[in-house]
Amino acid sequence: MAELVRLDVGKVAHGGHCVARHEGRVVFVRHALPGEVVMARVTEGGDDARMWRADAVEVLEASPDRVPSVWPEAGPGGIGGGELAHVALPAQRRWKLDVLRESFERFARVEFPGEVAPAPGDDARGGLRWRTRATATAGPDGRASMHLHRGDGMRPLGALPIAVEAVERALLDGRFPAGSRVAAVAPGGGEARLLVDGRPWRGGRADTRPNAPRRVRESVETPQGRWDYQVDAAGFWQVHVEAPHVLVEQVLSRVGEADVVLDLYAGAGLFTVPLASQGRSVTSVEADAGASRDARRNAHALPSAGIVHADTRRFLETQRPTADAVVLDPPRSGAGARTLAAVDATAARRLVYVACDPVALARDVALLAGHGFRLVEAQAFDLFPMTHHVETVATFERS
Ligand SMILES: C[S@@+](CC[C@H](N)C(=O)[O-])C[C@H]1O[C@@H](n2cnc3c(N)ncnc32)[C@H](O)[C@@H]1O
Repeated sequence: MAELVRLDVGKVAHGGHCVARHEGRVVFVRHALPGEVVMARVTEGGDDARMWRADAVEVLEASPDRVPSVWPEAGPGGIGGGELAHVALPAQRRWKLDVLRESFERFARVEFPGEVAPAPGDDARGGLRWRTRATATAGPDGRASMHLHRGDGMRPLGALPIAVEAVERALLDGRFPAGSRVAAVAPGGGEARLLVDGRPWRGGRADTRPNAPRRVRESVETPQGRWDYQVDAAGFWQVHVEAPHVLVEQVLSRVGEADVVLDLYAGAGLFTVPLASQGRSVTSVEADAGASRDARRNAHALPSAGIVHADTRRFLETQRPTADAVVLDPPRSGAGARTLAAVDATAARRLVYVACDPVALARDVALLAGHGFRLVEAQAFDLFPMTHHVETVATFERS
């Protein structure tokens, strides 16, 4: 296997890399930009492999979109989670738009109709200090460490500039039992709380008090209103400090006049609570027991909210609910054919799809078209600066 290769870097591809060619094979190269010429270290692939992976380690001809990395630890050979830290912020959004456009063209055969907008405040923060949650593993010396991208090794964290300062400090300053899983959570970007192997941790030791708090308080404020939540510190909550506000505003403005709404993959009720507080009848479906418990608690004062702890597809197939509108926020893999067939059976005329993966979304756009759901609007938000991830909200209507 060639160790170092000279590459003319081509267009971006899904997954945080660009495409290049070397001696007839495709090379997915990270830490590069389209149009650059780089020396790259091959990280995966042998002489017989038709596809290689590589990290750009020297830039021979730089793109005008290149900036000095804001997080060198996430650079070539480093930890994962900051693969676009060498790209100017506006170019990161163009990168994600290119991936969305290509995914839609390839898998849905329709044009992606939107843009990629920044989250409020991200330009002023330089795309940093947005993560309210982060996890690490304690190394042998007790320091919070992160896995190397596609490698076996781990490296002690020296900085975590994409996290809010409280999360970075909690992880960097703490010392934890070797091998333990450390989660830092700063609700609303404020004070940080720690969980070590899922248990509360305070003042440098396990907080063994029977009433040691496990839940954190979050609130969401949009032009349509303000809502309060409590969520398990280890449970799912949108990770960008602005994401809950941005997404709730989008969902509320897109469901239209629908009286009966199904909120599928509902988590702790981020959308259920505002939708039900507007007087709509909302059925909130979530498979994780802890998140479903949180949703029940968050919606307890809302008589028009029904909380269901179930697998989405199984619930739809067995209960056969009907609805005016469906809100769908599936995990990265998307909803898939059988679930979307079951969504079709709800007779909903409108669907609001919140997606964190462009390819999975594009595949589901194609499946939905087969059920008569036409994509009428989509808008993406850069809720994961310095990474290749992007969040998209799409509205479909039954033709
Ligand atoms: C991307 S999160 C969205 C949660 C919520 N809408 C929010 O924004 O806070 C996806 C949620 O789907 C849940 N989930 C994953 N697979 C599921 C399934 N098959 N049925 C129901 N819920 C599922 C996860 O536990 C997670 O809470």
